[in-house]
Amino acid sequence: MTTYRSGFACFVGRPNTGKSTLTNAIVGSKVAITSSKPQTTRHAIRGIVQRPDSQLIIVDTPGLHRPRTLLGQRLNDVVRATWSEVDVIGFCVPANEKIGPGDKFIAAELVKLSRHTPVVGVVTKTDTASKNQIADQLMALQGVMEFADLIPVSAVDGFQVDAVADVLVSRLPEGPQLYPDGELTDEPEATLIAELIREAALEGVRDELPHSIAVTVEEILDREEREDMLDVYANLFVERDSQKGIVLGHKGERLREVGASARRQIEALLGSKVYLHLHVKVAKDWQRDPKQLRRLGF
Ligand SMILES: Nc1nc2c(ncn2[C@@H]2O[C@H](COP(=O)(O)OP(=O)(O)OP(=O)(O)O)[C@@H](O)[C@H]2O)c(=O)[nH]1
Repeated sequence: MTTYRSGFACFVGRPNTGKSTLTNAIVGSKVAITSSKPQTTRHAIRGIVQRPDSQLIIVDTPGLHRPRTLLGQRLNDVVRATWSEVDVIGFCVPANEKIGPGDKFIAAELVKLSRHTPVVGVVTKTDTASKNQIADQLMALQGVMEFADLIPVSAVDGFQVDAVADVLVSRLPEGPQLYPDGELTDEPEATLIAELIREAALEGVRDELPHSIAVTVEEILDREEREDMLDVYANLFVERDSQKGIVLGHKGERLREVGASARRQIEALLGSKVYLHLHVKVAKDWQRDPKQLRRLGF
């Protein structure tokens, strides 16, 4: 009889090392938010990999970084809290970038944890490097700390995606299924919806407002006269009046496009027609104000 294993895993690494993309590839459904710019994953969103002999729950964390604002400090606290709660950690380093001080900064934290929690070295984005470069990167990574396992993967061309899941599962404790069948994420719907709107709003203006947008979902209501329609009320917060103009666009055209794009994704998520009521508000310097941060869910 095979033993059933269940538990939690997370991927850590510098921003932009492919953690969210790998999580999505393993889970096979879009639950975490990916972006070409760093530090967009603000919530520990879990994807669940359900297999006959195991249940692997992946917690996606933001990248650890040197904090400059209160939000930065909070993000690092979230990262550390997550690390100490999981059963196995995947440390992601891309195949096409030299291992640098940022990676070593993270490795120093992981060494402390590795006495209790197995750490797997993951060389990501192998599609961007030659076989030799990948081999060199695996060697270099091995020099940084001692790993429970070491594995190369590409989330883009699918190379070894299942193998990464196998390795993580092999490090989980024996235990029963923790979540019921068919459940992909235990994040409240409102959080996922807020992330989808935020992602749509950042599309095309990431360089101008990378960290200045926050989204709250105020209400999700069934429409009385129509069973197949939900009304979603959301607020999009920017830090300054000047940013409001960027988000709105000429005569509000940009905001309408953002709303349409987010609505399509929310409809796919909820399996229902959605009317999205999206309002732009200015919350002055919300990243630096503890009260505002709490209100915005940080
Ligand atoms: N070529 C290639 N690109 C990848 C791969 N995985 C991720 N990327 C790209 O790398 C960038 C960063 O990927 P993310 O998954 O957002 O990285 P992350 O580590 O979660 O980033 P943060 O949320 O900022 O910590 C995106 O532009 C991805 O498309 C891969 O396997 N191959």
